[in-house]
Amino acid sequence: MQNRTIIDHVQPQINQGRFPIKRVVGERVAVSATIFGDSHDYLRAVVAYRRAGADSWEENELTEGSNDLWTGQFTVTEQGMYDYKLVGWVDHLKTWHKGFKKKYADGQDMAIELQIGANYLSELGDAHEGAAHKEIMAATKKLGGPKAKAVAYVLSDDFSKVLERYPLRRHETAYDLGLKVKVARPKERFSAWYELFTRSTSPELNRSGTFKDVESLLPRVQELGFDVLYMPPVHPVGYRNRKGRNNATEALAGEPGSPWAIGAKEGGHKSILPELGDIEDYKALMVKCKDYGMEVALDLAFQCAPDHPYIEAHPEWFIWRPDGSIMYAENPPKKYQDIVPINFETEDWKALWAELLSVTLYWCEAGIRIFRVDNPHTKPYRFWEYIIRETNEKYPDVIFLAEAFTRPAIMAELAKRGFQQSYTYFTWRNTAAEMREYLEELTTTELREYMQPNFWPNTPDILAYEMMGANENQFVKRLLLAATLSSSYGVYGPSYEIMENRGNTNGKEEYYDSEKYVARHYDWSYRNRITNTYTKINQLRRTHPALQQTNNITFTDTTNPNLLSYVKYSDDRRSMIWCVVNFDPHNPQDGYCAVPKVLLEGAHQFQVRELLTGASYRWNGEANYVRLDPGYWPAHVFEVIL
Ligand SMILES: O=P(O)(O)O[C@H]1O[C@H](CO)[C@@H](O[C@H]2O[C@H](CO)[C@@H](O)[C@H](O)[C@H]2O)[C@H](O)[C@H]1O
Repeated sequence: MQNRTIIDHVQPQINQGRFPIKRVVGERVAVSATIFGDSHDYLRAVVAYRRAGADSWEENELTEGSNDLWTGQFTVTEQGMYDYKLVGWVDHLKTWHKGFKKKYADGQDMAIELQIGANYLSELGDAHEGAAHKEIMAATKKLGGPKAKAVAYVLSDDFSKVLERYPLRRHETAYDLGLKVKVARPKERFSAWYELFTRSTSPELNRSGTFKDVESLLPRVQELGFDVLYMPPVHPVGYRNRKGRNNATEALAGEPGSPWAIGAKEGGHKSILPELGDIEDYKALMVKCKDYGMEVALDLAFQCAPDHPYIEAHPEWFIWRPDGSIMYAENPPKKYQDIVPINFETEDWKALWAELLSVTLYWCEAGIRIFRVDNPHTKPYRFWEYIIRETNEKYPDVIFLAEAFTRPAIMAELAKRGFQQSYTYFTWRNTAAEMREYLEELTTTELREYMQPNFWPNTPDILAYEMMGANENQFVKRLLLAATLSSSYGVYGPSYEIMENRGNTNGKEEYYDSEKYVARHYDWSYRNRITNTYTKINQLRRTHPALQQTNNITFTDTTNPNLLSYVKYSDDRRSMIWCVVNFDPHNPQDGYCAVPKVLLEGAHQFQVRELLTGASYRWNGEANYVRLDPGYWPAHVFEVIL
C-alpha cells in the first residue's frame, strides 16, 4: 500500500458509525480529525459528503490547525440520510511548490525544478477534463517557457490558486466507516410543547372535555406561542383495577381513571375514548391545529389495561404468574396496578412488533407526526430502533420524544437508537452551577450529536421539590430557563400557569390531587404573569435563530453564584442572544458577567438590547454589571448587536 496519510480520532461519529448523528435541514456538520503523514510532505484532506445513495460526493477542504488537528464542515440541505467520510493524501505538487520557493530563496538553479513541476502538472492535467484540463495545461506550458518568466509565474498568486483549486491526489487514505447524518425537519430541533388533558377542557362543570372543546382552546394556545399540543393518551381507559383520585388503587364510581391505562371493551391502542369524541373529531382537531401553526402529539404508551382486547386475543404477549394471574407493571418504586406490561420476550415477538408498528402507522395515517413515548426504557432498544426506522421510512417527518427519566446511559442509548427528542434532568438542576454543568455535558460531549433535549419545568408526573411551595418568580424563572437553554421545551401548561405548587403528602415529587386521576375544570380565560411570559418568550424564540438550537452555547463567568450567564448563537453568528438568570427567586442579585471574547471577536464595546424590557445598553469588552430583581424579571434576554 502506498498511501502514507493517517486519519484518526474522527469526529463526529457514534460507535464507529453504528448510529447516525442528527441534524436538521440547513444545519452544519463540523468535523475534525488528527491527520498526519510520515514525512515533511504536504498533506491535504477533505470531508466528502453526499445524500445517501447518490453517485457522486461533494467535498470541502479541511484546514490544518495546531498539533495535526484538522477541521472542516459541510451543510446538510435536504431531509433524509447523508453519508460522510474523510479523505487525505500527500500532495506532491504542493510539496514541490513549497520546496521550490525555499530553493529559489536560497539562490539555487531552478531549471530542473521547473521540469519536475511541469511533470506533476501534466499528470494533474491528465486527471481532468474540459475547462480544468485546459487551465492546468496552460499552466504547464508556462513552466516550459523562458526560465525567468516561468519562475516568476510559479512564485505568483495565480499559480498558487491553480494548485489550491486542483489538488494532485495520489494514494489517498479514506476514513470511511459508513458514517451517516440523519437530517430531519426543523421541528425536531425547535419546538414548544403545551400539555393538557382533553377531559379537563370542558367549559361546563361535570362534563368531560372533548376534542371539540380542545379546538376552541387553540386560539389561546396559539396566543401563548406554543406549536405542539400534547394530550395524554386519548384511548379507552380500562375498567379493571382502574385508579382513583390521588393514585388510589380503586376508583370510585364515575372516576375516569388514568389515561395511561389503555384498553377496554371500547377498544385499544387504535381506538378513541368515546367521551372525548371519535376519530373524525380527532382528525378535525389535527387539521384545525395546523391552521393555528400547531401539531398534535400523540402519547404512545405500549402497555395495556387488564381489559385491553390484546389480552384475550394474544395471551402469549403478556406475563402470567404461577397462580394464573397476569403481572402488573412497575417502574420501581412506582406501581402501576392498572396496567400490565407487554412481554417483549414472547416467542411470538415478530407478530407483536408488527402489531405495535401498525399502531404508529395507523396514527400516522390519521395525520399524527409527533409521538411522546411513555416509558420507552422498559422496552427493548432494538424494538424502538425498528419502530422508529420503519415509521420514518414511510413518514420521514415523524418525531418521537422519549419519556425516559432514568440513568444517563439508558437515555443516551434511546437517543442513539433513533428517538429524536429526549426528556432530561433539567427539572432537577437547581443552582446556576448545576445548570451550567448539565448544559455543558449536553452540548460539549458526544451527546450533542444525537441527543436532542426537551426541557420541561413540570409534567403531570413531576412537581420537583424545588417547585413545591414555589413563588411566582420561581415559575417565571424556570420557564425562561427552559425556553432559552433548550430549543425544545414544554410545559404541563394549565397547571403551570395557575402555579400549582402543592406536593403530594407521600413525600414524592408529585402533585397533590394529581390531574392524572381526575378531570379538572380550568378557567381558560385566565391570564397572568406566567401566561404573559409564555407569549413573550415564545415570540422571542420564533424571531431569534440563536434560540432555535441548543448546542451553540457559551457560559461566561459571573461574580455572583446566583447568576447564570450564557450566550447562544446561530451557526452563522448573525443571531446572538445573551441571557443572564437570577437563580434566587426571593431577592435581587447583582454582579458582573464576563464577556465571551472569542465569540465577540474581541470587540471593545458593543450594544445589547434587552428583549423583555426594550432597554438598550452599551457594554464593554471585559465584564458588565447586571442587577436582576426576580419580582420584575428574573432574567435578562439580551440581543447582542456587534
Ligand atoms: O414511569 P414513568 O415515570 O416514566 O411515567 C410514565 O408512565 C407511567 C405508566 O404509563 C404513567 O403513569 C400513570 O399511568 C399509570 C397507568 O395508568 C398509572 O398507574 C400511574 O399511577 C399514572 O401515574 C406516567 O404518567 C407516565 O408519565
